[in-house]
Amino acid sequence: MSLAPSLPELIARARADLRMGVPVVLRSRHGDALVIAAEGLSPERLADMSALGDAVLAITSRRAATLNARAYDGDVARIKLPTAATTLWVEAVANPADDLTHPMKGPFVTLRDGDAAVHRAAIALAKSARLLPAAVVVLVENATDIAAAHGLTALPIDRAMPHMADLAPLNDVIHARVPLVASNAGRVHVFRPDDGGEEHFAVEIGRPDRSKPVLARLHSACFTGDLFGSLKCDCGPQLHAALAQMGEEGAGVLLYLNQEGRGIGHANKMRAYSLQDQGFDTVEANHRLGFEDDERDFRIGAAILKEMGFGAVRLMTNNPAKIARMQEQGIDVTARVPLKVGENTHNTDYLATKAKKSGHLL
Ligand SMILES: Nc1nc2c(ncn2[C@@H]2O[C@H](COP(=O)(O)OP(=O)(O)OP(=O)(O)O)[C@@H](O)[C@H]2O)c(=O)[nH]1
Ligand SMILES: [Zn+2]
Repeated sequence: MSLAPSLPELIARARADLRMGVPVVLRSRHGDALVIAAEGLSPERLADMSALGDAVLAITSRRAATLNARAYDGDVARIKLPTAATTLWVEAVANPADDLTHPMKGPFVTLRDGDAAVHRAAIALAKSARLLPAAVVVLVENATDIAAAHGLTALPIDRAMPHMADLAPLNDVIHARVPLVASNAGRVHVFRPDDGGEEHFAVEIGRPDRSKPVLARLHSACFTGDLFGSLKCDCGPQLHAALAQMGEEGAGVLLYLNQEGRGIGHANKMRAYSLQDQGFDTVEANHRLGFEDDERDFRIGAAILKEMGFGAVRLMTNNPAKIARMQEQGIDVTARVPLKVGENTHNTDYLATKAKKSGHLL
């Protein structure tokens, strides 16, 4: 029978449940757990979860470093919930918004024994749901009964996590002609991943010759810069300058990758902006939230280029990491085309930090 959800479909379901604040059951060979995202946790659900066993807050080692909490599990730390912990406590550990005004006192009791596989999976799911990377985890014996009794999604993580690490196949759903300011000969393609993740777009200008390196731009979505004209970054001007240059040359391809905020999502990018108003730079803000500097998966961009028949590109970028990621994925970057536009008084520090910490070329 093919009616039951496949593993990638179960992952998508678990991700959606966590985003809604619904708990999921994660099963592993080391034991099973009930898991709920820290973000949006209700007092009732925290109480019901805590009644089933000792609750732990799983956070990333990046967030743990800010809190001066020990992380014994490499990239993950398991913090024991104090008996009287409320949702406000969980929120304060997971979310750095009030770190400066109400510093968390600790000391935090971090678990060292036992296995952290379900905790790591919980954080990976929270990240892919574009939530704060933190989840409340309670190890349980009777996971199957709990899932059945409450209609919860149960995910076997030993088999599911490799799927999460794999790049989901991308389907070219539809493409249609869209005349653009930059070129009358515009064509927009919609790519939909098999895993229920966000759709990505490709804007093809003219009819680029597939046997030659194509002028290409991998643009990461930035709703503030692309749509609202935010001056905090250079994304909007870069988007329009790239399309304009492709229009002038009569051919090119711009991928519009839905990797908002370097892959951390809309809400988390706004949280990062709020931290930047407290004096942290773009990289420090990501770390305080518990993210790496850059959480984007550039395999998506490479896969779309290949799907469209492009094997070699003249890449419009100032980011050497993007060039390296493309080469690793078998896309030949024959030239880098600098894209230096949109500098203003509000983004000079942002651009300087990217040059200093992320190796962007000036
Ligand atoms: N997390 C986070 N993301 C940001 C911030 N400012 C912009 N972004 C996101 O960063 C992405 C653009 O990344 P950039 O580093 O400017 O550009 P790049 O694409 O790596 O490099 P270029 O090809 O040279 O433009 C978009 O997804 C933006 O939403 C910020 O302060 N924090
Ligand atoms: Zn931007």
